[in-house]
Amino acid sequence: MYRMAKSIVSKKKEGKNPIIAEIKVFSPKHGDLLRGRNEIDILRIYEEAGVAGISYITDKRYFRGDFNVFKKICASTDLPVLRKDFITSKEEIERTAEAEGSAILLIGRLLKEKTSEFVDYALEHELDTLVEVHSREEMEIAKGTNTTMIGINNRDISKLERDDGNVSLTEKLSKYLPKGVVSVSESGISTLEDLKVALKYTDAALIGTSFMRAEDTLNFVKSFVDAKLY
Ligand SMILES: O=C(O)c1ccccc1NCC(=O)[C@H](O)[C@H](O)COP(=O)(O)O
Repeated sequence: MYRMAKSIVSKKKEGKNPIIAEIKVFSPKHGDLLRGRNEIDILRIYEEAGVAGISYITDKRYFRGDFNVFKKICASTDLPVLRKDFITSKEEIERTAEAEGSAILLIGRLLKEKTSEFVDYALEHELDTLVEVHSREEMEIAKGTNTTMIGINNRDISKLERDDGNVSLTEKLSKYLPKGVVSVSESGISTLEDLKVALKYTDAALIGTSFMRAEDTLNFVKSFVDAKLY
């Protein structure tokens, strides 16, 4: 376990809800999410709200991310930062570690039989690995690796966010999660009711769009971190 997984575990011990908050600049469905703010402004709000970690998408094509912004975020915070992208080369793992990222997304559906090798390579670079699953088959791929974290993506990434995502997928797939791995429910979480379901079945929730679209971001995010769900 490295920094991201440890931060989730310690938030839980503190009695706070472990949230990975995404600095998301663009959504294929909703368009621009920054609305004139910059990424570091959002980072400071997330820090103040007490989140467990930060996520940033570096993919340019669909999500308008920028690797230099990722580097800047990593250099500007003590929180662990997850890099989300469609990683298919080991050089990208090296770049993520060099940028002082703390965790990297690895998609089993994309990497297939190479998933395990990529996980081990990232772990050698002291990165937590978030292996993402959206089906039972993908869960089996993830379980065949040494990953420190498994993410259940409530959306089907191949639909590029044209689907709304349903947290009921977390409930459905969580029964196949292995012991000893930090689990995350990702995407489509926009209400405290969604969060309640997500955290009933996994250790942490990864949230982007609803935080970025909130009118009062600080109080909205805080309400997720501090909510007494049970
Ligand atoms: O999840 C992926 O496979 C992925 C890979 C590369 C770029 C983006 C990807 N997914 C989108 C997201 O990461 C979501 O923005 C994130 O899970 C937050 O979801 P939401 O709260 O619904 O914005």
